Amino acid sequence: MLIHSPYHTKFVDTMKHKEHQTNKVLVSYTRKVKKIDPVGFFQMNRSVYTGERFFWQSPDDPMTIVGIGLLRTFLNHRADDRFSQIEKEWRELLSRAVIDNPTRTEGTGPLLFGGFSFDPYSVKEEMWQPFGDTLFYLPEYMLTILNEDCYITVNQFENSEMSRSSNQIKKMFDLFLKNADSYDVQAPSISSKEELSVPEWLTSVSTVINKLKTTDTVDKVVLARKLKLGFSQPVLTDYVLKELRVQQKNSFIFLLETADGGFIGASPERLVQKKDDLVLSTSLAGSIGRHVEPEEDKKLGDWLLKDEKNRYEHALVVQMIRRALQPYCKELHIPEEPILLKTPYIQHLYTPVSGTARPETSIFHLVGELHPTPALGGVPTREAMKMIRDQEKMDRGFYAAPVGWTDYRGNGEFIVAIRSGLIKNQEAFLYAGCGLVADSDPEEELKETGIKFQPMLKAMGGSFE
Ligand SMILES: C=C(O[C@H]1C=CC=C(C(=O)O)[C@@H]1O)C(=O)O
Ligand SMILES: [Mg+2]
Repeated sequence: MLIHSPYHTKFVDTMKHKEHQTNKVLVSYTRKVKKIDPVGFFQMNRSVYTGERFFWQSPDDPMTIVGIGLLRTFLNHRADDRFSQIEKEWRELLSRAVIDNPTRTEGTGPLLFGGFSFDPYSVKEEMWQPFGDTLFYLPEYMLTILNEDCYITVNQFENSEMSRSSNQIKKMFDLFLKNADSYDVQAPSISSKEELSVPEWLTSVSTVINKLKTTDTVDKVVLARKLKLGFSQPVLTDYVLKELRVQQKNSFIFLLETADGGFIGASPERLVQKKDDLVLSTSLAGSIGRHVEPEEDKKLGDWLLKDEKNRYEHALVVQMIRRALQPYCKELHIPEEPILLKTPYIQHLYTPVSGTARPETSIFHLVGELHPTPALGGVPTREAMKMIRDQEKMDRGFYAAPVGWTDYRGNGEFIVAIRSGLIKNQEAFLYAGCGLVADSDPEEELKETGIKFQPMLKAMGGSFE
């Protein structure tokens, strides 16, 4: 593992402290337990664990995973082979692990949660430094909820005070579970809201559209922009998380904490799910707003389903996912026509993709093949990424990048981290992008990205006019 740390935060110190334990044997103990409130679990011993937590919830609540305490952090900067690198480190650790998990449930036992930067070749902004290009957490304590069933996993490195006996670990978590009640935290109060360089962004959008119109080297480019919020006090991730869970039920809710905040969002877009050899992916691209009147809302959706520009924007994503997955799947099922996926502020063209993976295909490998899809990057990928680097004039960090989890059995799920923001003390940076094709109109795209800021803004107590 590689740590470059020009920044001396508590977070990095914590990681170094844990680092000497890398050669030790991982001991993991999982049991089914009585029902536990996931937010209560997340908030347990908050003064100790803030900055060392993660939260994951897939839509409609069938799967929730909450981790507190960092047993080990996997942090990497600028690795060309970052997807295979993390897999190698993970497998090495697991090859020496002692795992006591009588359940067959995915998402239990030793598990990594984290993600990757959007573009390891972008110029890093200071605020994204602690994330590197790969950041994964192995938690000390983890709650998994699948349907109504709850499981607790405790991970420790074997040391002189602790034997491999599961009794001892069990005692630890019995003690730990005594006070798993959620409590309310203070709502953040927004003191400033600044859309960063809108005129400059519109110029970039026009430049890209012009290029799309006049050359045949590039067909689609996704450009994003940033909104900066200031608050009168440090923002508590607990609050934003609770709001997103209530407001964005059709989306994947994720939070990866750091010492001074965290990366959080509610993404409707799965990149890949792997359960045994079943693979799911999603093409989600092409957008229109919502209307309060059901009839008008339906009209908007019907328009979107027929609109040529949006259908093209969408079709390029389907095409790329098909090409990326075909070599790794025995079967691949992709419907001919997209359907609509509606979240509270926006509706999208949506094509679900399913397949059966060939043996030896790992989830990290699939993530590496799929990222970035043209819902976040463009077509062809290389040219689009170059244009994003030249025209966007910001570092996306983990925005629009793969974020998710994998368990020790190789199951897992990654989303593309859109509708997201980085919380850093009394500031938050929200991100939103749009797929540009030759027929795009800059003002319409500005409006579309405005809508895409809404879920995070609303969860932070604001709105977008
Ligand atoms: C890049 C984003 O959305 C993508 C996902 C769905 C629809 C999109 C669109 O219609 O442009 C984008 O490709 C974002 O929300 O920041
Ligand atoms: Mg669009």
